[in-house]
Amino acid sequence: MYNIRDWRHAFKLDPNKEISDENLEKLCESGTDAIIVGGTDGVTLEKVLDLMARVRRYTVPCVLEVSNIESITPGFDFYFIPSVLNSPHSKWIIELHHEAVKEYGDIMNWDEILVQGYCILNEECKVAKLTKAKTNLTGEDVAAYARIAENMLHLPIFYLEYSGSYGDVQIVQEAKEVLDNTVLFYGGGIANLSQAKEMAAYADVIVVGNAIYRDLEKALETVKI
Ligand SMILES: CC(C)=CCC/C(C)=C/CC/C(C)=C/CC/C(C)=C/CC/C(C)=C/CC/C(C)=C/CC/C(C)=C/COP(=O)(O)OP(=O)(O)O
Ligand SMILES: O=P(O)(O)OC[C@@H](O)CO
Ligand SMILES: [Mg+2]
Repeated sequence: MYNIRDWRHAFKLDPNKEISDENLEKLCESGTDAIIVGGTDGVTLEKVLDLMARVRRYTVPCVLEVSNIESITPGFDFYFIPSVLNSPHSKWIIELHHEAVKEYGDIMNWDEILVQGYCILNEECKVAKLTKAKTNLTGEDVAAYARIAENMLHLPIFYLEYSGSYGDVQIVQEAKEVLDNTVLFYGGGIANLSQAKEMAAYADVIVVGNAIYRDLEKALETVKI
């Protein structure tokens, strides 16, 4: 499954959180379409390398969602690059990216790099605070960001991020309705199969993060969407 258009489900592992070998095996062998390695804070090269090496024991595609330049390393199948469309600060939209491409441009394999247009909607989450994202958005606002992602920026991924809280299904539906080519990712607060199914009715790919660390067995059930 090396084409994101074929994906329906991904687990997001936070390098800043502990996971046992036994639990990691369950996740990697669960039937999920990908393991995404990413988090907002405490993401170091050492922790990313450790998690990558452990996930690499399995055949599941392994993606680094880049959150800082210092922790980028070769060895992943894909690199997801967030650009926070609803941040008022160019740093999180384009500037860090410019810095990184200046450093790595000569060795970058663009076929492995997929830019994600992020729209962050939970004002309490760490990434909203970090990027000062404007989270007070209507469905119409979100659909406009989705249209920009697809038709103006031609991004492969539009990511509705409710990290830490379960989102508004109506908003996910409104975003999906305006997208034809860009793949819609939804992440946030999915803790069980029924929530996974509800979001997967509109999102192309659902991402399950925190539930892994709270109730692994319930998190594993979400692959059955
Ligand atoms: C050497 C080598 C192999 C090079 C490969 C080439 C390569 C991949 C080059 C990279 C090029 C590039 C353009 C990099 C971008 C650099 C960069 C730092 C961009 C900024 C990204 C960004 C906007 C970060 C902000 C934070 C963010 C959006 C993180 C995404 C993950 C996320 C939202 C996690 C959720 O947070 P979490 O910690 O789980 O929150 P909770 O604790 O509340 O759950
Ligand atoms: O951790 P949760 O709330 O599941 O969110 C998943 C992912 O969207 C976080 O970036
Ligand atoms: Mg998390």
